[in-house]
Amino acid sequence: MARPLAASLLILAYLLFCAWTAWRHRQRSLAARLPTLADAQAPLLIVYASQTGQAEQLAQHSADALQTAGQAVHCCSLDRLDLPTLLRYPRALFIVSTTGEGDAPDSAHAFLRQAMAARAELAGLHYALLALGDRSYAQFCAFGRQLDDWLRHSGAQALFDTVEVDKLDPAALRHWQYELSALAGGQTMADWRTPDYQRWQLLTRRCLNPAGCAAPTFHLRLQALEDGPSWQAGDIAEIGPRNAPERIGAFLSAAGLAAHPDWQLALADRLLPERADELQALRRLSPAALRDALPRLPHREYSIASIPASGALDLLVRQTRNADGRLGLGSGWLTEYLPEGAELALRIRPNRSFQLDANEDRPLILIGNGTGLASLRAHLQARAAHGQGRNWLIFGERNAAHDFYFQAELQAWQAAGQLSHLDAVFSRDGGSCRYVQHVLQAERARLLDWIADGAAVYVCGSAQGMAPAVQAELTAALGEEGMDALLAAGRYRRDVY
Ligand SMILES: Cc1cc2nc3c(=O)[nH]c(=O)nc-3n(C[C@H](O)[C@H](O)[C@H](O)COP(=O)(O)O)c2cc1C
Repeated sequence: MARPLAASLLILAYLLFCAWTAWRHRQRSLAARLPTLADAQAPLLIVYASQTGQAEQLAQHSADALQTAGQAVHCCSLDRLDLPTLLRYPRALFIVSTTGEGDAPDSAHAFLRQAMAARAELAGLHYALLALGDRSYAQFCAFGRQLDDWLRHSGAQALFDTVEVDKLDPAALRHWQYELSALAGGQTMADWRTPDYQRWQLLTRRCLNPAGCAAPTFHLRLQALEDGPSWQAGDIAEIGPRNAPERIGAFLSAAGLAAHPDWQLALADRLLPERADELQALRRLSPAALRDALPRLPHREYSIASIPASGALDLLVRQTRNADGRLGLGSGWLTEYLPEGAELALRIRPNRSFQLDANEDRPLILIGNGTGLASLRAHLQARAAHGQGRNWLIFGERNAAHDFYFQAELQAWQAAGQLSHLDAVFSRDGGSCRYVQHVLQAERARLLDWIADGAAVYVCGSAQGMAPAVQAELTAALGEEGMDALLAAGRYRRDVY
């Protein structure tokens, strides 16, 4: 009796062991195939493909900046990467150049041949891409674009739109850095290269939704105090923010220094709490030496909401608050502390991928939510100035009663034939059509008509939620091939954040 029992127990133990091994194997392969964003502590992979060293150097800068912000990173050249390794990371940044006549750098060839030869299974990978190139070559950023295509078609999700860099353009690199700081949870990162700001003045500031449930949103009008700066619809204003007085006061009292105008001035545009560990050393410095010792605050970016012919540079700024309740660095400065009539530092960044083509006669479908309306309004002003009235605006916000920014102006354009269709939808007012993508769904026949007529689609606003939902709806209407064709013809443009 004892021997059959022992044998049965042995068999049972063996079966249990087999089941456990199979379960472990499945868990491991699932973990390898399905990386998740949930673990923010997971190291971020930075991959570079460089021919003459610039992409490699920028990869190193990016790695240093993210590490300083507390984000663990692993950095490697593309020739050290294979598909199984890539699959182990939930997030990856690619920094790649183009060489020859639209060719990939040598270090990319093995990956091109082995991994990129076919569509891969990359659902679950979130990526961002910095493509280096030179517009004087016929195939600008060709390898970056090829890599982006492959990642997208393999199901990987872009964390933000690809940043294409012409001849190491400092503005494009600052934009990349701006995106990195958002990726690191909005950590303050000093600019690698400080912009050459120009002197501007705040003319007026008006809250557009004083009683609404959305965060206060302001219309600011600015004017240049020096000659020169001009811009096109679609461009970005980079603002050199300053510290709020309360922030300086808190820092000075923590440092054991009496609040003094000289110190206030020295610290106005410099980094503060992040350097708290250096308080002891800073206490011995004079205001001027302190100013030199601290890096500048990073810039903040806002879409420009007007064209130069309107007589002012308009911004639409939503006031944001950090988790601790303090006002956001840039929006707090612009919406609360900067007095009307005061001076500010501003630089214009041409945003070529969101500008209109010169004298573009084609119909335009403009889609945006919240402050994304800013650059769409600039486009509408430019179109009105050129007498081009085939425009369709789809705008989304929370409440019609409070958040229909520029309502009178938009309706006047519509009445004057400058805006063929104005679809404003509001998510908190009930009804079935609550978000911009619902309009695309409800108006699919019109969408297809406009696209067949050569319309271009411009999308501006939230990168989370709105932009992917709009893209999904466009893809449902046009099919994957239709979307690829729209993209290739430069008729699908996005400026999402
Ligand atoms: C020989 C040569 C060929 C290039 N060909 C292209 C090209 O076809 N398209 C492009 O956008 N840039 C081209 N570039 C520009 C590079 O992509 C750009 O200078 C980049 O910053 C170089 O980065 P790297 O040092 O990491 O390779 C070329 C540069 C060189 C030196």
